[in-house]
Amino acid sequence: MSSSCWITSFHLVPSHQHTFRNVFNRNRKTRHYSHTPTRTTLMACVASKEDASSNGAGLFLPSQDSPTTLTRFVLENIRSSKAPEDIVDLISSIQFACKKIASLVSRAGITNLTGLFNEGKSINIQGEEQKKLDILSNQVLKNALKYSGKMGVIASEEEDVPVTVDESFSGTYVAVFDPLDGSSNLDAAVATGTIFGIFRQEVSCLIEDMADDIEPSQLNCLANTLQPGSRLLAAGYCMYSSSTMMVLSLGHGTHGFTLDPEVGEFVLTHPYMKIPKRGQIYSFNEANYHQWDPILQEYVEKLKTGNNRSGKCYSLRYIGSLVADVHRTLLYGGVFGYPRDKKNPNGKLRLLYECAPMSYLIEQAGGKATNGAQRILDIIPNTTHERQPLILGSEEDVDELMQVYTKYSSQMQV
Ligand SMILES: O=P(O)(O)OC[C@H]1O[C@](O)(COP(=O)(O)O)[C@@H](O)[C@@H]1O
Repeated sequence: MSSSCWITSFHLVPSHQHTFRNVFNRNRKTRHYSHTPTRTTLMACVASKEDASSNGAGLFLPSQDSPTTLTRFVLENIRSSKAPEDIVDLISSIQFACKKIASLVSRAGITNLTGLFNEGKSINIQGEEQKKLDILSNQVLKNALKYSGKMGVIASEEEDVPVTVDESFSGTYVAVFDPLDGSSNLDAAVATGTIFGIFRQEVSCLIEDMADDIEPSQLNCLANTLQPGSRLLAAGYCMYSSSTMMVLSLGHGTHGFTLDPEVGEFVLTHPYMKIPKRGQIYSFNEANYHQWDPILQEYVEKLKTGNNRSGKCYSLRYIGSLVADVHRTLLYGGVFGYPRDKKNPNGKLRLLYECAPMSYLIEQAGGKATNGAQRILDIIPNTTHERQPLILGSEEDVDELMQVYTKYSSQMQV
């Protein structure tokens, strides 16, 4: 094969012929192939390059050989002092737990891990029947965080009250999490996820003026978990779906990592995710339509009819798993919401470990998140399992809804 089949730069992964085609087209000026290159052509190319380079070391495939793993990403952030040193241990323990939960979820049907825990007799503080995997994923995350040696307090959807990590392992960070969000969809193999947030422990161990019936340590835990989302050091979710994805922010943008099952590592695939300024998808549980404020009904009607600022008719997408609905909104734009309604006057989603971490990620990606009156990240929780209405998504979509709400509330005051 003559030297003319040189190509300046490319990713050469046999199954990614289309990648070759893109690179090939881009470099058309360097070569004038007229048909889709076959694997043989590619390997012939490689062979000739190797001979030419006569170093015998073979072609260096940059993207394959030095992928940016999640750990490397976190270490680089620490090196460039964009994150505190301890964050690497915290994120390492969380990524280990998520890999474990991903495997438990993907094999749930085979390992009899579908269905309710304790025949449905186990109810969490929110009155929800706990699934077997709610309990298991909660334990997996708690253990992983405990052994990071950095954790002081843990608050979970599946724990009635925040818990301290025992002395020998305790540190100065607070983790809040929903170990398996959307678990009501699990048995139908619909996407689920883990949501987490990391705060620094703010108050010292004992509080002087203790309330009579609360243990000092409990009061301390409580105080440390009731922090506004604006104080998050890191937040993220791991989605268990057709691929397992971790989306994370350490306060410098939102980044997506895909779990490569071949090497068992989260690899950076979506650096600096930016939510589109405006989308064309709305995502609400419309079964609650008749329970909504008339203002929201009017807004959604306008999205459907195209009688909105974009003049476009929106599509409806609703999976009923917060992680999956937010992930799609982050990538495609538009607006997702679980608003207040007559049934749920404070909405359904929990501020501390659902609304706040998701709002942090959306804002870091250029979007907005509100409860209809206030920026979610400014709200100071009163209780660990407090619920808040949540509307998040593309800046222009959330702005348009906020203007409708403001107009409405000013009319109500007249
Ligand atoms: O079925 P509904 O009322 O639309 O609620 C769906 C919402 O409830 C949730 O399933 C609640 O989460 P949990 O499964 O963690 O309790 C969210 O994932 C989802 O956004």
